[in-house]
Amino acid sequence: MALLKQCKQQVCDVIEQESEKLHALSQDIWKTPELAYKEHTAHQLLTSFFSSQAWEVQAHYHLDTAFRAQWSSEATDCPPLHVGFLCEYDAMPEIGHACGHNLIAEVGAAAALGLRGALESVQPPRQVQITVLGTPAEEDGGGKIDLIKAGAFEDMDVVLMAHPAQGDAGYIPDEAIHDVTVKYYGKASHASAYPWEGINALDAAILAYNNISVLRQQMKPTWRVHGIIKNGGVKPNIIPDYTELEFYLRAPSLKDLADLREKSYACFNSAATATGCKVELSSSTHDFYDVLPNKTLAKTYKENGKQVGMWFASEETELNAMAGSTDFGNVTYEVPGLHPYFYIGSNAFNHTAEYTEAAGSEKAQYYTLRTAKSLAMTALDVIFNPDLLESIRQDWKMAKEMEDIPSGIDTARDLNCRAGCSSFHIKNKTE
Ligand SMILES: NCCC[C@H](NC(=O)CCN)C(=O)O
Repeated sequence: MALLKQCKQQVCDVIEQESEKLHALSQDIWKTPELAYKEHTAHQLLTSFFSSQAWEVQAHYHLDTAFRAQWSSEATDCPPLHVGFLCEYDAMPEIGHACGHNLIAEVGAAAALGLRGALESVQPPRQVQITVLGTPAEEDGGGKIDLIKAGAFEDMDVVLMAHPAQGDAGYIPDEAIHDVTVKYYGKASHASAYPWEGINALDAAILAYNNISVLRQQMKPTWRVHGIIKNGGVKPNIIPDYTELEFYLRAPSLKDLADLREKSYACFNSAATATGCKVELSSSTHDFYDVLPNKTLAKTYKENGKQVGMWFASEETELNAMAGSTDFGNVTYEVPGLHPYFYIGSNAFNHTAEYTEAAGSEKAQYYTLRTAKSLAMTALDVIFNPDLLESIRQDWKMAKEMEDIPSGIDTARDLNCRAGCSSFHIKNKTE
């Protein structure tokens, strides 16, 4: 295992050598925040970066702003092992890179460079193919789901990425999500002279919002429903003939999400019945699945993370934390995957202007690069230890089987991880 140790050192050295270029890459992405499927500048920056590093790049890979960069070590008698690293790079409306996806892109790029550098310095035990996928539209749409449908993950053995947060964690149970747009159609009328001639679409919107609030008492603690009114009418003296809401429904499993969806749709539909409005429910984006856990991958990542100075809360704390949702969940149903969270040197919370600032700060660099080191070192463990890969595959099979157990029967996951989840925030020990 001296060779593995040497490779891990090489990962760290290569990432340090490339640190200035990597920092410039994430800075340039951060300075030009772009929304889902429109990340043209980030796409250009990343594809140029990989081309300049002598990777084989497919620039518009199934989607305009997706890409695939590939490198392979020399062939051996064994079948190759295929490792995927993912880069996200979409931003949020108005507040820029408030979820730090510029740093996700940097982690993916740094880990890929580090792993390649390490494998080039030795004769690896088997052929290794590294693929970096540029995956647009995580915040809205689900670019990874488009890429799954195009077969992008079909021959991968493991897929790795990491997401900025408030602390380091090997696995946090990201939830399945369904987004729904609710449109109410009423009838306009003079609000003072002939209100009885109108059908009030705003009343329907308010009832829908309140119906959901009433439902909340009967929701499981892990369920989340939150929404906004996108159109609430045009003038107080016109009975609103049209309103529009957008809601996100989230639950820790696909089964629960189906239950929540049925209950929520009843809330939206009954508001239409009560007011005499017509209602239209639609979903413009793919449902994101929950992120399947992989104990072996998470444990290996945490062991490597500790080597580069990370601190992790207990597994129980991690499992009881709450995060958001990600289209990486769908990836974990296709191939064993790891989606750890990482500290970026700030107490700010994701989706705030303060987090945008933190994601562009010099301070975030140290934490971002150590995350990349830990991901690449995890890939090395998989490459050098065939038993580890077998255990990763077993974990993956088991997690998928558990998902299929009908609701009503408590699965081990329900018993272990889901009760009383309350906090997104895993604190870093240094805070
Ligand atoms: N419509 C999808 C929303 C995804 C969004 N993702 C994040 O915040 C990234 C952290 N997992 C979310 O609201 O969860």
